[in-house]
Amino acid sequence: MATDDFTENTTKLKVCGIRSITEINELKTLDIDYFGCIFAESQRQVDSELAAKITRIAHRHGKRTVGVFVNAMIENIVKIVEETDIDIVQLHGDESVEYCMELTQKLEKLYEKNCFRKRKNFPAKTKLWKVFGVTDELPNIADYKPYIEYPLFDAKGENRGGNGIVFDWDILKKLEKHSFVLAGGLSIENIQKALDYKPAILDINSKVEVNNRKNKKLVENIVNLVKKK
Ligand SMILES: O=C(O)c1ccccc1NCC(=O)[C@H](O)[C@H](O)COP(=O)(O)O
Repeated sequence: MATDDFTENTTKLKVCGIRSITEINELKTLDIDYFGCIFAESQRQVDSELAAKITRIAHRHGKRTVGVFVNAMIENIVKIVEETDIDIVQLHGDESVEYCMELTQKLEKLYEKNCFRKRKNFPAKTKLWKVFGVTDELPNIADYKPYIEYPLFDAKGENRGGNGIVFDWDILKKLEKHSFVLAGGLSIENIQKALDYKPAILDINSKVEVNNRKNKKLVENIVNLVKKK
């Protein structure tokens, strides 16, 4: 799956784990490119009804949404994509290459069925991001490449995601510029350094929360650094 025309030679920003209409309404006008909705088991989990509402608001403001899944049944993912209109499926579990191939085929069929519902300004095809939990070594991702838009490197921790910890970013030096998503413990303290590794997208989450909700000021500080405002 090729990277689409939305991708430029700059780093974009994703805010993951949006779990309320209040949060999306607070953040929708900031220069954020992607909002993540977590369907996997998590304190940030949302159902498809809420994710559909979040996605409608995000789309109205020219942003995309990313659905986060962990080892979900392929049929469930396809159903949720159809119900919510999310733009990207983030696979945050142990999904195999064969799983990604099957999911790609099923999403292609869904696209053929629904292609009349073109999203304004966005390519209608759903993309896949595959997450690799890492510490100090890059996995071999070659076989995944035909099926994914981006690999997402997140710090391996106690939980599947949202651990708030970083990995050894020097392993990213071997990668092509703007060819991956970087996640894991990103905060105002380390976001400038993260930018030096030239990720396509920086994915922020727990470090911009106060009382278990996204904090507009903390997010805005990061937006200003990433988008050089
Ligand atoms: O954040 C969660 O609660 C979560 C739970 C289960 C699977 C994935 C999850 N998060 C996915 C993300 O993309 C996070 O942004 C990523 O793990 C980084 O989180 P953090 O270390 O808190 O910045």
